[in-house]
Amino acid sequence: MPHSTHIGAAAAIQSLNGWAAVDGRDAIQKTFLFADFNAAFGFMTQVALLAEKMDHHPEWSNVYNRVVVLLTTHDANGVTDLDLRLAQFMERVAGAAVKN
Ligand SMILES: C[C@H](O)[C@H](O)[C@H]1CNC2=NC(N)=NC(=O)C2=N1
Repeated sequence: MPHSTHIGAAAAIQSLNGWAAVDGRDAIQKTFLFADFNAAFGFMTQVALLAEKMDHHPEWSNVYNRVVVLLTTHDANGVTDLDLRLAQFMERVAGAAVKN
């Protein structure tokens, strides 16, 4: 298990853009909307490479141009610095591709 520091959903949300709390779980979620499937899957591919390097993986799903992401650290039962780092990377990668 990678070392992580617990932050909590509320604090993480404050330092991010467009992320929301999740009912009944210390987790954060966001829906990314892209121009098309190609852009959505390109985003997922870039994030997947970092996630694997970090050994820290999102819970996510994709339908066409939409990617729904939930971040939490299973080993810590809550939101940690690892989730914050992954969320910040997602923001950077999604960039101007996000429509909403
Ligand atoms: C054994 C391996 O390090 C763990 O299972 C990793 C893999 N990816 C993970 N991803 C997330 N989001 N939380 C974890 O606790 C986690 N643990």
